[in-house]
Amino acid sequence: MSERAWPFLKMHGLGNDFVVLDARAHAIDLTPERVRAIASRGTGVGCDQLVVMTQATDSCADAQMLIYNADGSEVAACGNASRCVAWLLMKEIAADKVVFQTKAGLLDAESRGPHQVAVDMGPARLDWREIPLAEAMDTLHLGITAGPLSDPVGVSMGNPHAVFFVDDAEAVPLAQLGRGLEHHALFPERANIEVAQVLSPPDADMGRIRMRVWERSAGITMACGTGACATLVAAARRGLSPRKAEIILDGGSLTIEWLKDGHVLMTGPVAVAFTGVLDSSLLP
Ligand SMILES: N[C@@H](CCC[C@H](N)C(=O)O)C(=O)O
Repeated sequence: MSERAWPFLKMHGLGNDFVVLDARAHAIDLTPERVRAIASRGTGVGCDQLVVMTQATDSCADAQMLIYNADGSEVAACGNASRCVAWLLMKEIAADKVVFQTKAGLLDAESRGPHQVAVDMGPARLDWREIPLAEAMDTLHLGITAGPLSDPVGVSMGNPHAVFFVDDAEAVPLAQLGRGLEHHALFPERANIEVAQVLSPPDADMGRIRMRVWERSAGITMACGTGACATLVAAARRGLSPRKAEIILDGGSLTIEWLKDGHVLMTGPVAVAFTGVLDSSLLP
């Protein structure tokens, strides 16, 4: 017997989709099994990540966002969900700026149009311990190879990323290579894997980069906001791109800028797909 009906919002950022639950007024009892059941595209609502809004524990924040991958694991950062939650909060308090709390830190966000949001995703972290890697290494050149992929750049955006530069992103068999790279022994917390093809000259005013992603615990998704941030940072570090670029994902484009203070600004769209109420078998 259900004790409480849980309304949800189905949202997405460039096709990277989320079930969003608001647990600010009532605590939610989530287990990895329940997350998996809700995220299941066969028997649940279906999503790449489950996002839960809770009361912030930091008085500077309007709310807190908890993020769970479809396999039930909790993660600290999600760029596309950050825009969605920021948009919800801005609408709710009729403001064009909000601050919200994540496990990766406090994030500032502001409206850039009716369904466009910019989020300061915080600093890109570049030390091997912060990715984290299993051993000391220059994060500009990780010594790993898989099929046609080699020599990625390691970046943490609050979650771990390995960015491989390639001549043709479409030609990479990401579905075959993604899982092995995600679980590579160099990544004790596993990693999100990006393949990136730089389309613009390095001296362009603004770069253009085609990027595909294999997300940790979710597989290939239509877009990954933190992956887009990591890709721009990796490309700029390698001298392949200016510090601002359009990152073209399967689901559309994000504008990413690596600011002089080390923070990464992500701007892109937000969409509400539908609303519903969780079946009591999914969240008893
Ligand atoms: N879709 C995300 C990232 C979600 C978390 C990621 N799969 C991880 O495990 O780190 C985004 O838009 O950033």
